[in-house]
Formats: sequence, structure tokens, C-alpha cells
Amino acid sequence: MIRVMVNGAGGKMGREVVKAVHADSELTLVGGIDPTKDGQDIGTVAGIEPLQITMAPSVDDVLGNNKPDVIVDFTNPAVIFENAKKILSAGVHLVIGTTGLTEEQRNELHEIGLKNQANCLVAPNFSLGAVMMMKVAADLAPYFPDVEIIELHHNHKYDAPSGTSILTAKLINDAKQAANVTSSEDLTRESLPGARGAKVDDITIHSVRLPGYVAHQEVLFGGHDETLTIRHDSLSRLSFMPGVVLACKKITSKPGLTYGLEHYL
Ligand SMILES: NC(=O)C1=CN([C@@H]2O[C@H](COP(=O)(O)OP(=O)(O)OC[C@H]3O[C@@H](n4cnc5c(N)ncnc54)[C@H](OP(=O)(O)O)[C@@H]3O)[C@@H](O)[C@H]2O)C=CC1
Ligand SMILES: O=C(O)C1=N[C@H](C(=O)O)C[C@H](O)C1
Repeated sequence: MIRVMVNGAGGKMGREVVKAVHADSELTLVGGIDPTKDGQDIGTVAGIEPLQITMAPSVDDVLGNNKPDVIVDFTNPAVIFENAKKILSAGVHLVIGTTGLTEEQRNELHEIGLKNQANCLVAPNFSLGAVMMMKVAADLAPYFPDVEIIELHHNHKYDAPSGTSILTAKLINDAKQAANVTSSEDLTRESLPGARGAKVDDITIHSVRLPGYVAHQEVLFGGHDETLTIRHDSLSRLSFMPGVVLACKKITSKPGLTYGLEHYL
């Protein structure tokens, strides 16, 4: 049995992860961390039967004796880097769904993980469909080098652009460079700043935040008198759970830091 703890267990994703880990026969839920749910019962917070597990206020409280094998983190971009350093330094494997880590920070976590035999997965998106969308987008990019991304999320999301759109843009850029193709010149000049969205390398990303949405993304390719659009929709947070459960089971066999769930499939 793999002993799993959830950081951010009281949040929108954390509550679903608690339920998914509890329901899996190869995983044992051994704890949850959330500053404002400190002392509460994890089953009550997640809306399942009482589990007799009390939530801890911070990772500092769970990295002493009786550490878990794996911590799954869905907290927020402001706290992820400092928490990840502590968790990996304590020799605990770490599955990160939280967005916002820079490439430089991921490199630092890779070194800390190797030094402490603690593996780390940073996956901007755990849904199978989103991983496939990114793969197909990269496959299409050499044939359609003119491409923009629209990502659409609920209005309680803290960060923009989304982690998924940033990884999608990176994969598209890598594919374009490998194929030695470039996009057409953008002749538009903004009369209002921000009208053309944000750039990740060469790719424009537009972020929509509205109540009602969960997590959605369109990748739009423009060609000669034709366009091609691929779209992915997460209809609920359950869409991320098979990926999170898979990551908890595979992480022991992937040394260092891995970026993207595709490397686990
Ligand atoms: N990789 C993927 O597939 C997905 C990634 N995400 C990402 O996951 C992250 C969380 O998303 P979501 O669940 O919607 O956000 P929520 O705000 O609903 O949940 C975050 C939780 O973390 C808690 N928290 C804040 N600071 C700490 C801390 N220092 N230690 C422990 N817990 C803390 C929050 O408590 P409080 O509310 O009291 O601040 C809250 O309960 C985001 O970065 C989001 O982009 C989301 C969906 C899928
Ligand atoms: O905040 C969210 O909700 C999501 N965040 C991730 C991201 O930033 O890409 C994954 C998914 O889009 C949901």
C-alpha cells in the first residue's frame, strides 16, 4: 500500500483527491493539510464518511515521524515552491498539480529530489483528454505554424495564463523549432494594451475567466483558406482523478523531476 497525504485537502481539487485516494485499493489516505481546516476531520471536509484523520495546518507538521510515501499538492502558486522544497528535502515523493512553478524552480526541485531520493511530478493537467490535446497540437504545429490558444476557466482561478496553456505553447514551440518552421508576421498593432493576449515564446494565449466554466482550452490553427481547431473540456474535477491516482502509483519509479503527465502514460 502506498501511503498518500493531500496538501490543500480542503480545496476544490483537494477534496476530490481525498475521495479518489480513499476509494483506491492500492492507496491509503494517511492525512490532509490545509491551514484553514486545521483540526477538522478529513472525511467531513471531503463530504465522505468520517475517516478519523485530523487535518494538519502545514507541511511542517507532517514531515517528522510517520511521514507519508507521497504527498499530492493542489494548493496555490504563491506557496507551492517553498512547500515543494520542504517535502522533497524530507525524502517524500511529490505529485504537484498546483500551477505557477517556473522552469528555474523546477530545475532546483529536480536537484533537491535527486539528492534526497524523492521523486517529483509536475503535471499542469491530469486529465487524459488535455494530455492528448497537447500531443495533437504539437503534432499539427509543423504543418500549421500559425496558432493561438484560448483557455477558459472558472472565475475563482488565481493564475493566468493557465499552466496547461503554458505547457501547450512550449510543446508547440518545440515542435515548430524541430521542424524549422515559423509563424507569419503579426502586423496588428494594439490600440488597447492586452487586446492581443499574452505571449509564451511565439504563441499568443487568451485567458477567459467566467462563472460556469470548469477548465477548457481551444488551440486554433490558421492555414491557407482553412482553419483547424482542437478543443478540450473538463466537465468536472473528476476528469483529473485517474491521472492523479496513476501518478501516486508510478512516482516511485521516476527519479528526479518529471514535467507533464505524458511521461507517465
Ligand atoms: N494539474 C491539474 O490537473 C489541475 C491543477 N489545478 C491547480 O491546482 C491548484 C489548486 O486549485 P483549486 O483546488 O481549484 O484551488 P482551491 O483554492 O480551491 O484550493 C486550494 C487549497 O489549498 C489551500 N492552501 C492555501 N495555502 C496552503 C498552504 N500553504 N498549505 C496547504 N494548503 C494551502 C487553500 O486554503 P484556503 O482556501 O484557506 O486558502 C485551499 O483549500 C491551482 O494552482 C490550480 O490551477 C486545478 C485543477 C486541475
Ligand atoms: O485552476 C484550475 O481549475 C485548473 N488549473 C490547471 C491549469 O492552470 O492549467 C489545470 C486545469 O486547467 C484546471
